[in-house]
Amino acid sequence: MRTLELGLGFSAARMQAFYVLTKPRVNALIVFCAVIGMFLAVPGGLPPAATVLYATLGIACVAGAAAAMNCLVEQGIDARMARTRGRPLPRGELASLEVAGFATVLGGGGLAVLYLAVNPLTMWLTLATFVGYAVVYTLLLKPRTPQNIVIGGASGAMPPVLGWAAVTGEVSGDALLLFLIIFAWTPPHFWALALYRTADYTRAGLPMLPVTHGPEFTRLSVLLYTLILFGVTLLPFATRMSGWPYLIAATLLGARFIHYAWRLYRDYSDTLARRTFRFSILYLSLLFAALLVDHYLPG
Ligand code: HEM
Ligand SMILES: CC(C)=CCC/C(C)=C/CC/C(C)=C/COP(=O)(O)OP(=O)(O)O
Repeated sequence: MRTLELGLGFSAARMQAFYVLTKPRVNALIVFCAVIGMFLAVPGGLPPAATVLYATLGIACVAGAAAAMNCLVEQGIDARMARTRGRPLPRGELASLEVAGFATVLGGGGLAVLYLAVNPLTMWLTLATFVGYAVVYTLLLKPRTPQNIVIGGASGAMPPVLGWAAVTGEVSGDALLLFLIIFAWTPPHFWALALYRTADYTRAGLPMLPVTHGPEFTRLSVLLYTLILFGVTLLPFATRMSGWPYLIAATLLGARFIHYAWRLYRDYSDTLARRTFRFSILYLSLLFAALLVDHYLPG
């Protein structure tokens, strides 16, 4: 295919490479959870459209910048793993300096939108989330401890809190419940993948749980965190933040996730681990969709 040269070194292929750096599929779900936080923050009504628009744009830009920074810092590691060696930096499609510039402009722009068009609290919380992922998780925890994703998961769990803060200007107990759900979800989400990608992580020298503690302990950990997750997902109903429709959805989805985790524990295969990982994404998407639907159902 002929690339469209636009001058200044921009081409369709390079634009595509910058887009890939922002990990668009992961961030689509992150932004989805933030948007749901915005809607849940308003009892029985709709949040202002301009706030939703600007907050979504700002959070998406900062999340994209965080992903690009992660790709920049980890280009050496990414080159050693089969799953990530096709990324733009290891392939030499982009230079480090360009990526640093891209992340700075994207992240700075996102923060400016949040500060000017949403509110300062949301900007500061989003900045803290960026630092949590790009610095604390990527630089400090990931190369050091198998608890990296448990602690680092705190920044991945922030989006609904950011959405809530954008609309209300504060962080409430309900927003913290949404945080807890993603926080408890992250370990089974990631360790399911790490189980069938252990060779990658060993080669890259990263101390992920299956590398340091073996597959059996990791499978047990997936099962235990999935049970904790199930308990946590009951809290919105217990606190009357959500009603019966949510409870039914959370129970059905939770039962399915526990079933996956149980089978993974008892009768492991890479195929099952891959399916469990894929299900974890569907699970979180549907659970948050259920929170939203429940919020607007009459009664
Ligand atoms: C520290 C926390 C997390 C870790 C370590 C983690 C790890 C991963 C990894 C390694 C992948 C595979 C990516 C790839 O192959 O390109 C992945 C995929 C994914 N993650 Fe996570 N994740 C975390 C948090 C989250 C959060 C908070 C969300 C959303 C709320 C999320 C949503 C997704 C989605 C949607 C995918 C699938 C991407 C695709 O289909 O290409 N993750 N995650
Ligand atoms: C709103 C905002 C600033 C959000 C930032 C937080 C954020 C982007 C969390 C996503 C978590 C994520 C992409 C983990 C991938 O793990 P990894 O980096 O270990 O995966 P990899 O091996 O694929 O690079």
